[in-house]
Amino acid sequence: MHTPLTEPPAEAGADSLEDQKAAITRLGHELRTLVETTVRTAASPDTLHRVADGVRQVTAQLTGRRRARAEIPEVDGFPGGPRMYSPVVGAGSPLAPPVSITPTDDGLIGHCTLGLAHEGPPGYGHGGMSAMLLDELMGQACTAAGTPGMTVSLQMRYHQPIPLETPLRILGRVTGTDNRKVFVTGTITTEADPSTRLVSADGVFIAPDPDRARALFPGLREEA
Ligand SMILES: CCCCCCCC/C=C\CCCCCCCC(=O)SCCNC(=O)CCNC(=O)[C@H](O)C(C)(C)COP(=O)(O)OP(=O)(O)OC[C@H]1O[C@@H](n2cnc3c(N)ncnc32)[C@H](O)[C@@H]1OP(=O)(O)O
Repeated sequence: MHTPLTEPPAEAGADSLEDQKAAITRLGHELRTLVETTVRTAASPDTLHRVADGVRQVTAQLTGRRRARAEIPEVDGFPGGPRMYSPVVGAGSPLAPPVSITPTDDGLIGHCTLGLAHEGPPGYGHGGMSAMLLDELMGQACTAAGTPGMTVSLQMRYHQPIPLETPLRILGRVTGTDNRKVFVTGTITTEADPSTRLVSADGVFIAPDPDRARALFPGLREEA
């Protein structure tokens, strides 16, 4: 896009932030394809060694400044917005399915499909992945309800295994609050059969008090 020289810097910044997010998303997609292909391939040791050399060369191209541990990158919407590098929803994360989330009448709904990279028992999702999916949806449901909090308890119930390569639906809903405590439930079903719970969870989330939040997240922007 052609940007006139007279355009205010803030808008130019917004443009480049969108460019940055688009590039991060594209690389994330390619990396997820690499990860899934890697865990499925039956390639020979020679091929695997050659690919490992190639990946090492690719990694070496990601030079420049590295972010510090607690730094919140400009592309990151923490605490209320999209998290580019979240291992659950991050479009830029090679670890994320990634889950796409939209609001419902009384909570949030997430959609994703797990691949062989997320396998626990052969053909089914890892139980820790289910916990991760629910923790995220339930945590984001707290934020969406206006009471952002951190998980202090997550009670998981595994009713049936989660099939891989099958569109899934994840629900998160706040059921009550008590001072800084937020009570939340969540379920995972398939898209095809949303009335059969495969996994369900009850959680307690706690909003850290403001001093604690500043100490935990020193990179938190003033307006958050
Ligand atoms: C303005 C910015 C705010 C930002 C905060 C929002 C962050 C949202 C993040 C991201 C977006 C959403 C996406 C993320 C989704 C994934 C969420 C995660 O994975 S979070 C990582 C895993 N969780 C931890 O690492 C927590 C570790 N725990 C702690 O750091 C502390 O426990 C903390 C700060 C959460 C609370 O500490 P205290 O000292 O403020 O709270 P005390 O005083 O101990 O407890 C308050 C009340 O809660 C009860 N409580 C404590 N633990 C409980 C438990 N396990 N079950 C039930 N109640 C419990 C206590 O009995 C107390 O109750 P009584 O007020 O006395 O009635």
